[in-house]
Amino acid sequence: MHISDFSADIRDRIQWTREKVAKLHAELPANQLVVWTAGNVSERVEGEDLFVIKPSGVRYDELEPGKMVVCDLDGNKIDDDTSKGLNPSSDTAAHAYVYRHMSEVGGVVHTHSPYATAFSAVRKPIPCVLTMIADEFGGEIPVGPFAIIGDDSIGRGIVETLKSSRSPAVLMANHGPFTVGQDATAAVKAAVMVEEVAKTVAIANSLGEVVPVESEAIDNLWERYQNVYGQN
Ligand SMILES: O=C(CO)[C@@H](O)[C@H](O)COP(=O)(O)O
Repeated sequence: MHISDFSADIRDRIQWTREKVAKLHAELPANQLVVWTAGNVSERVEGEDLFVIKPSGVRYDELEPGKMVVCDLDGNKIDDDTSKGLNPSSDTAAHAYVYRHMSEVGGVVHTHSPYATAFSAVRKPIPCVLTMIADEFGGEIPVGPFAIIGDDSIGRGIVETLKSSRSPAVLMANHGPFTVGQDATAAVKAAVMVEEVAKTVAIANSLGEVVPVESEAIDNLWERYQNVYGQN
């Protein structure tokens, strides 16, 4: 299907999503979550079986809306008016798998942020030892299985792990963090937060034995942060 076959309303939603996803990519280097072309952000096109993701291996300062690739939920690039040679991210199949199996997810992010990725390298979850971890992640941040890049193995590992957790972040073994959210902004926020808490916990580990937050307190903190914190 060519992009011009969609109604004007859907084309508008695709365009807004492209603009948003392009802009959000700038948050990854700005928050020191990626180097060079590592990492990726995607977002569902609201109400459609489509999502927008960055092209593979393109420098962050070149990621303008017109270069954002539009894919169906099988991870196939549609005829989206980008050049034929502009391939979607190498993690497209993983993002597509998440969208197919987690209907509540509207955004997915992957980074190689150094502290979170260090936990991936040693395959250790980030324990819930800070109120910030309870707030955002609702418990420990889990480790997912080792999975090869390119097919839906990573997606299966993300979904398997996150289905049994409140965490919007999973540390894929020997790879790095993948985060999800109701939209791409929420997934980017989770990517920023996972790096921040990974750094603090790594420092804490060098000072002594970390102390877990009690499970009742974790529930209270999570409930408050998810439902009361901020502006309504
Ligand atoms: O983890 C990997 C590859 O090792 C990727 O996530 C890269 O970090 C970004 O790839 P593209 O999105 O540019 O294809």
